[in-house]
Amino acid sequence: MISIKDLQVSYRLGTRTIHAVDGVTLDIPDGCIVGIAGESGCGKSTLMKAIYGDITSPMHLSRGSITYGLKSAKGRQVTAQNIREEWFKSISYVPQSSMNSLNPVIRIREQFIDFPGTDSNKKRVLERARAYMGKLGLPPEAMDSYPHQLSGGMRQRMMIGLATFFQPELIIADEPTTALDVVVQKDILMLLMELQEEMKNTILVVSHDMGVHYQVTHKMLIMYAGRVVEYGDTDSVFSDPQHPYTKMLIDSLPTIGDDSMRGLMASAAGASGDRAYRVEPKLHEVKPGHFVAQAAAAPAAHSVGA
Ligand SMILES: Nc1ncnc2c1ncn2[C@@H]1O[C@H](COP(=O)(O)OP(=O)(O)OP(=O)(O)O)[C@@H](O)[C@H]1O
Repeated sequence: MISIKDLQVSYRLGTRTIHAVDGVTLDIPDGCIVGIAGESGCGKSTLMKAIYGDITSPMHLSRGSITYGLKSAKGRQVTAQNIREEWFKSISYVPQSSMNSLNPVIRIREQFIDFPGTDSNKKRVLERARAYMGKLGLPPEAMDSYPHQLSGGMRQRMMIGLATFFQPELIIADEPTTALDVVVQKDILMLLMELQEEMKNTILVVSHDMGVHYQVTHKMLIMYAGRVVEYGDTDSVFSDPQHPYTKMLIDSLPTIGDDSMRGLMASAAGASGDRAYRVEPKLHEVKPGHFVAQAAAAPAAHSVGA
């Protein structure tokens, strides 16, 4: 389990400081897919980077803590201090536009061998990697290609392969399907779901597409202006959204008989339009496992601080 307590992550810009994540308290259980949605700039990537331990200037952790219920292969407790040593071992990150992160002038097999965590027996690593990539639906020769020789979908599959090769307990996928066509998007998401079912690890998926969240995730985290407005089981959040912002995101999805297709790719980007919400950092449990920010809590709710 990952336990986040009163987390504030900020960017220093000259004399100005932006609190991109502001007072987030959250428990993420093991073995589930958690979807993160919210409009552009609400702090999703910043929260993901903080969880991944990728905190570099001008970003800094100004308050709060993250504890990881993760152990390294050697049985050492993973902490915010040593997490970098676990990158691509017990924790992986598939960044935005990750399919463009492959070095264009180096064959994929070489990039794989140089990957952090691969053992020194290159032949053995390559054999295992080829077998694994085959399992992910990539032809054997894909490993011998240069990135530009593969389609966007194949490159993204390759990135997901690299991120999952060591069976990390936690995978963070920041908009893993952006820039892919709808059919390939579906394939990639299905792949992530299958891998999660097999590995029983935790996957955090950032997406603007509420349809993706509905199909893929077990839990939903809705963010607004650096804060969590709602968090709970996906079924509960979609069937009984509590916060007006969550309601509006879900309303943008098409319903049966809605032929306008307005929400087919329901985008959370800028979805709040002219409306602005004031979100309190404290969450209330409105029903078991379903939390909502104070301003929109039902009167009978009891405060648990998430
Ligand atoms: N390197 C940076 N320097 C300064 N400010 C930043 C930096 N990265 C992000 N921010 C600011 O932090 C806030 C949150 O950004 P973040 O990228 O986390 O949002 P996001 O929800 O992931 O957005 P998107 O959906 O567009 O990726 C925004 O106001 C953004 O401008």
